[in-house]
Parts: sequence; C-alpha cells; structure tokens
Amino acid sequence: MGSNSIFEDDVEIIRDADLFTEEHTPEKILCRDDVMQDYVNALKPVYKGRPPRNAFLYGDTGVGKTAATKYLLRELEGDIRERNADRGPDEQRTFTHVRINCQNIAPSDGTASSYQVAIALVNEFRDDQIASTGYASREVYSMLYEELDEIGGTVLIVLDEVDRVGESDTLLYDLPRARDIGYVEDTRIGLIGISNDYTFRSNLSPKVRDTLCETEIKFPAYSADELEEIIAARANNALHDETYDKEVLSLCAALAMRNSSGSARRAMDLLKQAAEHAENVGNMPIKPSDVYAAKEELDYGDMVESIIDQDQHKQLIIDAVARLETDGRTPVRTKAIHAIYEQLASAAGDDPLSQRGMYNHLTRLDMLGFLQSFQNNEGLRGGQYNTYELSEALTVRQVEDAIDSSELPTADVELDLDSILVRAGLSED
Ligand SMILES: Nc1ncnc2c1ncn2[C@@H]1O[C@H](COP(=O)(O)OP(=O)(O)OP(=O)(O)O)[C@@H](O)[C@H]1O
Repeated sequence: MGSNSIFEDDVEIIRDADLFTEEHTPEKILCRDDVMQDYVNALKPVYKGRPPRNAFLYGDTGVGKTAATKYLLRELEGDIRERNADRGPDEQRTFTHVRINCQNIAPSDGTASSYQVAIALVNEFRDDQIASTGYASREVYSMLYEELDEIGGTVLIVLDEVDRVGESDTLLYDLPRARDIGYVEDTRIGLIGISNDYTFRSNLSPKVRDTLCETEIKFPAYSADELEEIIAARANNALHDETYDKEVLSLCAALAMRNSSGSARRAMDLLKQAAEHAENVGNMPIKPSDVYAAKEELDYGDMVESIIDQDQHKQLIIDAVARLETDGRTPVRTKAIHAIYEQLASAAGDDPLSQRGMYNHLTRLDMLGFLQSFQNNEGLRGGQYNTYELSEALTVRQVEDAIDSSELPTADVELDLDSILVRAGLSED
C-alpha cells in the first residue's frame, strides 16, 4: 500500500500523535498513588452529595497536576452517572465541572483580575458569549452567580495556573462561599486551584488561603525511573511496536530529569520529537542520536519562547546586543547598546529608556542568562566598566526568531550601526 506522496516517510514510528497532545488525558495516572489517594479523598464528598471541599494543588511544572485533575473529574463524573442510573428521580445528583487556565486569560506580562476570571467562567456556561470588557464588575458577578444557580447540584471550578490571578482575589474568596452569602440558592460550589508557584500560597490573603487551601496536595517531582514508566506506557499506545527500545526511553527520562527537574511533559516531548526526527531521517528504531537531536530542538525553542516572554524593553535590548554581535562588535559597552536600543525603541513606537533606566534591564538580562557580562578595569584613566555579549546559550538566530514571532515591528528595521555609534560619540572600536 505504498504512497508516492512527498509527505510520506520511509519509516512510520508514530501510531497516534494525539496521545502526545496536552488535551489527551491518560487512561491511568501512574506513580502517583499517595497523591491520588489524597485527591480522591478530597473529592469524595462530591460523590456522596455532601458539600464539596476546596483544594489547592501545587508542584513543579509537568508533574501531573492537570492530568490527575482531568482524570479524576472524568472518573467522578462517570461514577456519579452510574450511581444515578440505579436511583430514583429524587436521589439524582448533578455534578458539573469547568476548568479555566488563568494563564490564558492574563495579559502576557501581568495577572488576570477576578473580573476577567468571572467573564471566562460566564462564557464557559453560556452559549452566547459576553465581551471581555465593557461590563460593570457587579453585572459580571451577578451573571456568573445566575448561571451557577441555574446549574444546581455541585459545581467544581478548577482554576489552573491560579497564581496568575492578581491582587484582587475577591472571586477566590467569594466563590466557595457563594451559597452562605446568598449569591446562589441551590448550587454547591467547590474550588480547585492549581499552581506551580510555591510563593503563591503565602502571598494569598489569609482569608482566601484558609478557604482555598482547605486541602493542600503537593505533587513531588518524578524520579528518572518514574518518568521512564510514564513514557513507556504512553509509547506503548502512541508508537508502533518495535520502533523504540528501553535505552531510548531511559535517555528521554534521564534528560528530562537532569534538565527539567523531573517533568513528565519534558520526557514526553523528548520522546515525541525524537520519534519525529527518526521518521524524518529514516531511522528505525529510534536512536539515541534522535533523542539528542530532539533535545537540541526543544532547547532552541525554549530559549526563543523565553525571549518572547520578556517585556518589550528587554526584548529590544537583546535585539540591540544581537545586532552588535552580528556586526562583530561584542563584547560591547552599555553606551553603545543604549545607542542602538534607542533607535529600536523609537522604531517600535516606544519611549526609549534613559541609559540608566536601560541599565537595570541589562543587569537583569545578565542575571537571567540571556546576556553575559565581563568586568573591565582600565586603571585610573579608564576606570571600571562592564561589557556585554549574548550568552553562550543564545544565538543571533534565536533572537531573530523571537523578534519575528513577537509583535515587535523592529524585525524588518535595518540600522546602520556605524553611523549610529559615531553619532553617539562612539568611535568605530
Ligand atoms: N502520572 C502520570 N501518568 C501519566 N501521564 C502523566 C503523569 N504525569 C504527567 N503525565 C503527562 O505529562 C504531561 C504533563 O503533565 P501535566 O500537564 O499534568 O503537568 P502539570 O503538573 O499540570 O504541569 P503545569 O504546572 O506545567 O501545568 C501530560 O502530557 C500528562 O498527561
């Protein structure tokens, strides 16, 4: 059944790519027995038709918080449905759950307000969506409680990345109390907050903390063996038989352990990317070299992403240093970086920061590992000064990719570095 399509590979390794997506909920949650038992206990009241408990789940990225939540909510829903099937109309239990990722509704460099979370929740419940601005807060909250009241039974609201909910955490306080306060009559509301920010809990106002953290469940990082077990189970369904061996799985687990502090997501991404790499180059089975290539590709993308996550000033400074680097002028002094940065900021329609203002960002970029600094000492005459270049972890191409992908209009701006530097009173060298 061969195909002549140019899109066909000689070898096919991936059987079901959907199993590698974030949307996929695993059939089983492996290696999490203790945690799962605590979580099951926290959800039992819902099954029994009692007032729900609120819960706060925390742990590093990729340790199964979301997967465990999606899995248990699915189980809970199924078990309640089964239970209802055996009971009469008076004994039916209604259970509804929604999950919002607060990161998706927060602006890129800020936090989501209670107002924005409320709008997102209203839109989860309604077919006719409301706009994200233009309503008075009171109006939005009353729409939300109206919707919740109409649903009845128990409603569990899962707020993933709950640390992205900002200072005004009214909603986190009000939602679990809605019935006591009288905002809703019949519906019982439970809140599940998920976070990988350890400081978030202690920053909550005490009254919110006491409610949300009624049950706290800590998800520890996985060991390399656990990571291997988790990806082996996924590989079993997602990849064709005999396209991979234990060595490849161990390598993915070890690299995820070493570079990404026990993240199952990283181990999974490495395996998927290695499988794709093997298909592209025609390796069968997957080789360790495919895994290393996958690691390179993922690291490359991570760095680009983390530049995109920086605020505009920092992106422009990195862009300025990259341009100086392309021109062979790095390591370079602050004044020269500022001269180029100033032009880029103006081109981007930004008010350029003063050299001093920019310097704070520059030292931060050095600390964050985007830039590398050198201390120079020219004695009494020259004094002490720093010079900068892109850090070893960062290439000019990555910076260009990041600037291209972010919404900065400077990607196409050509600068004549020579004349800018001369104008700034900086000689050629
Ligand atoms: N114990 C497990 N068994 C099976 N799959 C798992 C397990 N833990 C994690 N995974 C898988 O690893 C990936 C990352 O897990 P998940 O999204 O649950 O992490 P998280 O802790 O919620 O991370 P984040 O804080 O970044 O959202 C998902 O593809 C998930 O299916």
